[in-house]
Amino acid sequence: MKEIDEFLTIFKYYKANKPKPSSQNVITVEDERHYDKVIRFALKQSDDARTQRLGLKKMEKWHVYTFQSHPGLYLIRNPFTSLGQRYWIRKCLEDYPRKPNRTNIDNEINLEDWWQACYVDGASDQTLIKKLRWTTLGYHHNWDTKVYSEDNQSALPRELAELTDVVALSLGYSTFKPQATIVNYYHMKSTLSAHTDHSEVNLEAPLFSFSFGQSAIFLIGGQDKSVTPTAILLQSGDIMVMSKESRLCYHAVPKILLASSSPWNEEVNHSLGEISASFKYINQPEELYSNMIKNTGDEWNRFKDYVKESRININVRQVLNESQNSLAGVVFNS
Ligand SMILES: O=C(O)CCC(=O)C(=O)O
Ligand SMILES: [Fe+2]
Repeated sequence: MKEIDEFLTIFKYYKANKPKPSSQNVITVEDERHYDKVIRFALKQSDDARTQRLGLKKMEKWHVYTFQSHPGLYLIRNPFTSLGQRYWIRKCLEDYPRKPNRTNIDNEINLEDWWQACYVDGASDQTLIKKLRWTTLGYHHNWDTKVYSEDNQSALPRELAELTDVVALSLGYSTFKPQATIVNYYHMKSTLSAHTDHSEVNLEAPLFSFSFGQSAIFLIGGQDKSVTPTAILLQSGDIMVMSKESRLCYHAVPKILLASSSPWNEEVNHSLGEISASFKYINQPEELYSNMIKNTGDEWNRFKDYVKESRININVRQVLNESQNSLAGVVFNS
């Protein structure tokens, strides 16, 4: 007997505009109506000297949640400062889509620098701006074969590796190694259909997913599509971590919603944090701070315009097993 695709039923429900779907069953972690579905989680450490330099608040201010229906799934509810959000949004637009990283646009046009090409003589090319749907960094995700390969990779940005390391350690994942990243760019009508992320050799390592800009309804179900998925609201600054039993669950984004607030546009107050912090990946931590504080006034305007009607998701994965240094000789299951 063919199993019923419960996932698709719920996906279509939230994707539809008419009738407008109810938000009653969409879990908003801080909403007390959902207190029976959500559990507060105590972090494994009190702070990390690197937090403020990376645009994060001190860990004592973080709110971390787990989900009754999904062991291994964590949501860190916006631990970023306003300037921190701006820093990461800008990285995703100005730096990460640059060559040698890959983007969906490469199949159509050969662009060294997408963001620069979007603004010629001060005018914006809205068609080109809207064209970018993904960028891959580190080991490049191959969208057709779903197989990573040793000769298909670019460097993983050091600041992104550092950020993920801080988050991983806060949850007790001390051996996590960031090796592949997909940045997804969504506009108000974009969706991402049901899938599992199973291309990595190491499926035990958690997956870290950062959201910025407009909000999303995120669906997470079970290891097959017969399981009715749970709907969770992801807002700007939220970090979702898929680990253990949740790592291989079907998930999707059926809907982008206008954010109820714009934390990236809030009052700017950001302190440098501990000067003595030692970094694992970054060689020049001073640059982090100068790049963080420059995102005000005119410098910030183009990025601010972009996120007014877009959502950016960065997801970071470990590809290799603990004992591996490369993919040489690795046979994939497909
Ligand atoms: O946009 C999201 O929140 C999810 C993205 C995702 O699942 C993926 O890139 O594999
Ligand atoms: Fe995914």
